[in-house]
Amino acid sequence: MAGMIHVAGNLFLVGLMGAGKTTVGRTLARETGKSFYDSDHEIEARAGVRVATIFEIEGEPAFRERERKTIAELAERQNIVLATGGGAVTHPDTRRVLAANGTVIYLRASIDDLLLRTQNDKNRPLLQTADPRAKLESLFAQRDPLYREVADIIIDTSRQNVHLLVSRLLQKLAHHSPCPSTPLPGASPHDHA
Ligand SMILES: Nc1ncnc2c1ncn2[C@@H]1O[C@H](COP(=O)(O)OP(=O)(O)OP(=O)(O)O)[C@@H](O)[C@H]1O
Ligand SMILES: O=C(O)C1=C[C@@H](O)[C@@H](O)[C@H](O)C1
Ligand SMILES: [Mg+2]
Repeated sequence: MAGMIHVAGNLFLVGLMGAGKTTVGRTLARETGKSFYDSDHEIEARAGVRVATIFEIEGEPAFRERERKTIAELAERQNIVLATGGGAVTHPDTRRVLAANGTVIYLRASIDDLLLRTQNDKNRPLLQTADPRAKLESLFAQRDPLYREVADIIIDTSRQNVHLLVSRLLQKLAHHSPCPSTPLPGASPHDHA
């Protein structure tokens, strides 16, 4: 396709609910010619019900287990963009799988923006509470260190339309050289220079 931008490998998007993982992920996939997946949508397709229903019937721990398995399978594919669920990084196995199989991008946004972007959508069970702002603040406090731990690239999404954001992201990706985290046994230091 004309004008397609070459970026090597898998791209994994992490961040809180409303950060834009699904929206940005779709555009990023289109512009890089990669296949797009969304772990929440994949879990829903496999279960045949919405995420909110899985939370209601099976509870959050069972959802997390479905999420862990789904992401482990998706991450084995080649040349994909994967939007992960907002809580996926809470599982240490998932953090390892993401770090080992692609470039991880943390989409960061202010609590005000996250609130605005999630307020009309009822399919986020964790935000169906009397005080969604307090919930987002506590999730941010718990998860910001985990998103940072796993991220290769951190990008602020506040007050940016999705197209501008994706162009900035593509620039950052062009400057980011994917580098295996562990050298192969016996490799000389120059092999990874
Ligand atoms: N940079 C942005 N500027 C303005 N609006 C945005 C931006 N990114 C996303 N949005 C809007 O915010 C809403 C939530 O975005 P999206 O569903 O992509 O978030 P998400 O990170 O996938 O959330 P979840 O973890 O709940 O799946 C959507 O309506 C989307 O159009
Ligand atoms: O932040 C979270 O814990 C969640 C985010 C969504 O993507 C869904 O995976 C689900 O609503 C839970
Ligand atoms: Mg999403």
